[in-house]
Amino acid sequence: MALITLRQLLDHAAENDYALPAFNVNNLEYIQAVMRAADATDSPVILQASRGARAYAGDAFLRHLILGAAEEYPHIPICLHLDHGDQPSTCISAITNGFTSVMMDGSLEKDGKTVASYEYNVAVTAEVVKIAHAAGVSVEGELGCLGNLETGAGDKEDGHGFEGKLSREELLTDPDQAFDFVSRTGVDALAVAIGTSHGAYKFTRAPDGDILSIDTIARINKKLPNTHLVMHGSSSVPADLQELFNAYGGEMKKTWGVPVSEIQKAIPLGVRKVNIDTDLRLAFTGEIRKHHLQHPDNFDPRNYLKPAIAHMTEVCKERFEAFRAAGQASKIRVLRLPEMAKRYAAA
Ligand SMILES: O=C(CO)COP(=O)(O)O
Ligand SMILES: O=C[C@H](O)COP(=O)(O)O
Ligand SMILES: [Zn+2]
Ligand SMILES: [Zn+2]
Repeated sequence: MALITLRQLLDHAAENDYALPAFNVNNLEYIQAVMRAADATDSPVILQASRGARAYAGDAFLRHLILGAAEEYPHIPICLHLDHGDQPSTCISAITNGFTSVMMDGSLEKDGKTVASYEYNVAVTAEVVKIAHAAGVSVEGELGCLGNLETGAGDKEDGHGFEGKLSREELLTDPDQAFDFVSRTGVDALAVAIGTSHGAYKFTRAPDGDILSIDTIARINKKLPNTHLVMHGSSSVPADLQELFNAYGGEMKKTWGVPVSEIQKAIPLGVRKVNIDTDLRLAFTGEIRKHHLQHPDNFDPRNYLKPAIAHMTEVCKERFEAFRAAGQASKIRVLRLPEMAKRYAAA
C-alpha cells in the first residue's frame, strides 16, 4: 500500500471521533513494535522521525524500513512524518526522502533555542505549506512554546526547546493568534502548547488544570472547530514503566506524565494526533535492563530485543485502543500524493 498523508488520516479521525498516537521511531525494532500493535488492533499508523532519528538511522534506512513495513502490512495505512523540522530546508529534504508529512516547528528559531517572533513563525510555516502541498504532502505547524507551567522552564530535555523561563502567556497557545496562524499559513494540523513538555519529567505531581491546560484546547477548538490539533510531549510516563526501569538498576526520579484519561478528554475537543516517544523508550530500555540483570551470560542481542519489542508493542496497543483508533485502519482507502496535490490545488 502507498504511504498515506497525515491530512487524510486526521480527516478520517475527525470524521470518526478518534485520535491517533504518533510514535517516534528510530530503528527496525521500534517500527516492528508499532506495526505489530497496529496489526493486532486494526489501527492506522503515524511513524514520526525526528532530526535526531534521521541522523541516527540515516534517511535511506528509515525510508526502506518503512517501505518494508508497508509491504509486510499492506492492509495498514502508514504515514511517515517529520517531527520538529527546524527550518524549511529540513522539511524539503524529508519530502524528497519520501516523507508524506512534515512538521515545520517555527515556534523557535532554527537554533532550536530562541523563541521566534510570531511573524517569523508564520513566514517559515507558510513557505513550507506552499512547497509541501504542491507535492501533496501535509504540514503540521506549532504555535506557542512547549514548557512547564509549574516552573516556567522551557522544554530542553531532548535538545529542542527554550532554555530560560517563560511567562504563563508564552507557555499557552493564544486562541485568537491560533486562528490567525491557521488562516495565514494553511497548515493541516496545529501543535499547541498547553503545559506539556518532552521527556520523562513533565510534572512533579499528578497534573490538574493549573499545570495541564485542557481548557486551552477547548478555547482553541471553539475558534478553530475544523482544525486538527496536536499534543506534543504526551507520554503518560506510567508508574509501572518507572518501576520496571528502576527495579533493574535504573535511576529515574518519581515523575508524572500526561494521563491517558486527560488525553481522552482532549479528543472531543479536536485533538487528533498525540505524540509519544518517552513511553516507548522506557518500555524498551526497562526490558533490556531486566534481561541483562537476569541473564548476565547472554550475548545474543535478539534475546533482549525480543522482550523489549514485545513490551513496546503492548504500550502501542494500549494507546491505539485508548484513543479509539483501533478498528479504523481497514476503513481507510489511501489517497496517493498526486491526488492530494490536486485537492490542495483545488482548495
Ligand atoms: O512530543 C513528542 C515528540 O514530538 C514526544 O513526547 P514525549 O517525550 O512525551 O514522549
Ligand atoms: O521531539 C521529541 C522527540 O521525543 C524526539 O526526540 P529526539 O530528538 O531525541 O529523537
Ligand atoms: Zn516546538
Ligand atoms: Zn514534540
